[in-house]
Amino acid sequence: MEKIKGMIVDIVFKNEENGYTVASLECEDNDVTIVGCMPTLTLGETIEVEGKWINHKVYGMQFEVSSFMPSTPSSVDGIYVYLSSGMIKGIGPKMAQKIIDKFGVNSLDIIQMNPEKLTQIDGIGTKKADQIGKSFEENRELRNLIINLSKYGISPNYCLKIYKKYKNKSVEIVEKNPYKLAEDIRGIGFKLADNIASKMGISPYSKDRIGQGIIYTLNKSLSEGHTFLPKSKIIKNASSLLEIEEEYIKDMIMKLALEQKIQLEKGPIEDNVYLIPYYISENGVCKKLIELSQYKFKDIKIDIEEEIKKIEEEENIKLANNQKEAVIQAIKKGVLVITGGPGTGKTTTINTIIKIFENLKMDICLGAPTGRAAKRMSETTNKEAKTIHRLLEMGYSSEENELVFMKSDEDPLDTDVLIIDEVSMVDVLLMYNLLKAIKVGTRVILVGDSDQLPSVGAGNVLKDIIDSDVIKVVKLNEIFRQAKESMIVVNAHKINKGESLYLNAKDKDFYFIQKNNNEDIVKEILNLVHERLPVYYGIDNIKDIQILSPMRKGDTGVFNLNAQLQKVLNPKDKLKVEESFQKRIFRVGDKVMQIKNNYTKKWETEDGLEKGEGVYNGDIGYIYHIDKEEKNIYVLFDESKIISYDYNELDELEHSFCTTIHKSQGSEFPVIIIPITWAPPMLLTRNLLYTAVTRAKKLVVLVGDIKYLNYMIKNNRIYDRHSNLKLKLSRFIEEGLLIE
Ligand SMILES: Nc1ncnc2c1ncn2[C@@H]1O[C@H](COP(=O)(O)OP(=O)(O)OP(=O)(O)O)[C@@H](O)[C@H]1O
Repeated sequence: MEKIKGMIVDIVFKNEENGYTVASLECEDNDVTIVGCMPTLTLGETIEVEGKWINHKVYGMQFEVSSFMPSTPSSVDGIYVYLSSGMIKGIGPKMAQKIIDKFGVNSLDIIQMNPEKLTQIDGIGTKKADQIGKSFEENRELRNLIINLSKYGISPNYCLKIYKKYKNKSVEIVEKNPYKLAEDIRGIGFKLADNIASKMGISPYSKDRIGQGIIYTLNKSLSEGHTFLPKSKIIKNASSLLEIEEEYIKDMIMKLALEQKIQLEKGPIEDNVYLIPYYISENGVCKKLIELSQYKFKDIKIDIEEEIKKIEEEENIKLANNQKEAVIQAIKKGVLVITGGPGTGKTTTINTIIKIFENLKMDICLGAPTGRAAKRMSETTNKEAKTIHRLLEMGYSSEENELVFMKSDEDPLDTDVLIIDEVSMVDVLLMYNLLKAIKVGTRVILVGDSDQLPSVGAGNVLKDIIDSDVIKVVKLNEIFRQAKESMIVVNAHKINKGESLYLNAKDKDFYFIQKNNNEDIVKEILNLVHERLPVYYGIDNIKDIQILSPMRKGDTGVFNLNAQLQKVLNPKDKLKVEESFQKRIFRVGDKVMQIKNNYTKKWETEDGLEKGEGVYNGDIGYIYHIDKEEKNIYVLFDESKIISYDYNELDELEHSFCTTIHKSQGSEFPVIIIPITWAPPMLLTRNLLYTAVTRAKKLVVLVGDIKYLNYMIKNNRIYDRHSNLKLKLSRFIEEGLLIE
């Protein structure tokens, strides 16, 4: 092995995935081509490399690097190249020159040790100096991390994600338990984590590996909506994942249960295996619903019928019988579920209930699972509605930085009545946290449409409650005359009943355009969005039209449609700044969506007068400004809130000219366009179509092949979720434990 030292003067090639790099190293007497895995190389840095000379057939003599040790550049030239390379946030070529003019060879020491001194330079304030210092430090840590982890085959891209998650604890966490990566880092699945573990020398039969495989299998089943897995299923799944015999899995399940890492529960045929929080939540939801619903209220001294009549006169409506029934039960019962499809009068019923309780001088609190649903509830009730997270006063625990709710059994919500809308979106964990924070004696009214897609998270809460027959449910099933005018409402109900739809009626709001292949479907959608709909309806083609696709991949999937839609709706323009990131281009004016909840992300209005935090999964915004030097993308949400995303945070954003139907849950848009074509049968379902269609307020256009539309309407296969809430609730009846 030989060692050579020099400064990087050119990077000829770099593979971002595996870090393979070809670079030119300026040594004392001549320039040398070096090749090898050096993912962190930057122009201007001085490095010492160890390796051997090889004679390449085409490129001649090269130095093949087996290890390298970077040292920060020491000459003024080297420092300039390094600082101006764009590696450090806030420093571009001009600023690099200014820093060097001022601090010369000490520039990097100043940035590292005394960044506050940078304020002596024109154009650098305290905030910017601090940011440059931090960025330099992060850069250094990240480079060390990449060097440390590349030996396990972890690509620089993943190192960046790992660093973002664990910061300076990255190496420690990865080396202690590489399987954690599969849980925490997007894009790293169990297989990749397992590969890393094997490079670290962890045996296929090691206790850690088998345990992690089982936990991973359970975690994965949560994302499919299950709150548990039957034991035989988890044994089979984990054994095939780990490629080891089933006995090892069985033994480990027992061990994990004894260590209280998982919970076994006796089922009628076999044990069910839960992750602990889900076991606690499922039982907790059941117990608390029973307690709340069994509470005996003192008689309220009003004539309910009379009160309803008064409100009917004030509002000039006549409630249908089951709307009245809902109002009466809301007063009598501790828990009431009101369910019904679009246009069946849920909102009108909620408003009547609110009025009655207000007349009784009772406190009422309104909530919904997402920001958008809460906003809509505020608009339709004229009363403040909060997200469930805000109702529960969400915060972070100081040590673990984990989400915690301030409101709970020890400090419950202080209200007489709580009404929650869009309950179909509430998963078992959130429902448990919500119910925990409600004191017995509060009236709880849960409103939702059980035919919508179930919650993204685990459980089938609303449907299980309804099907259990334990909690009072009022189903609204009459479509009111006004709502019947809308083919969107009428067809939504037809979809639900599996009937053929009314299509293309003149001057109505529900159209189908037959196209026989994907290419034509895409062309038609682009044409509709770009030309026909804006001209005919006078609408804004980016803001008012939402394309919804059942899938992400394929010609008519979200990825391709977004790329095509960007070309027509927000094309390349000299006046619009843009930035490319691997396969994506972000451009000022693009419609984007936040794709995970980020409770701490700060926002402020343009004038800086209002500030706050939180941006949520499914929120749609528009790129407002891109700052290439600062490496930030600014997105405008809700027409006023501006949020800045560091380039490193862009995995939280996706283009959203087109989104998946799943992501559209709980939102409404004036115009919806849906491509209808072949997809795996599990995606072509009735409730997916129903959810998509009911997102539209003014117009639905379906583009595609009628045979797949009919297939979707008929495909009522609900992919069952393993959830025991219904069974657990029904047991209270079977065992005669309920008082009528
Ligand atoms: N009892 C009633 N008599 C006449 N019209 C009614 C009655 N109840 C509701 N409506 C009307 O029916 C339409 C739908 O009612 P509402 O908005 O309450 O239903 P919804 O179930 O909340 O609908 P969506 O889910 O689509 O928002 C409204 O125009 C409303 O004014």
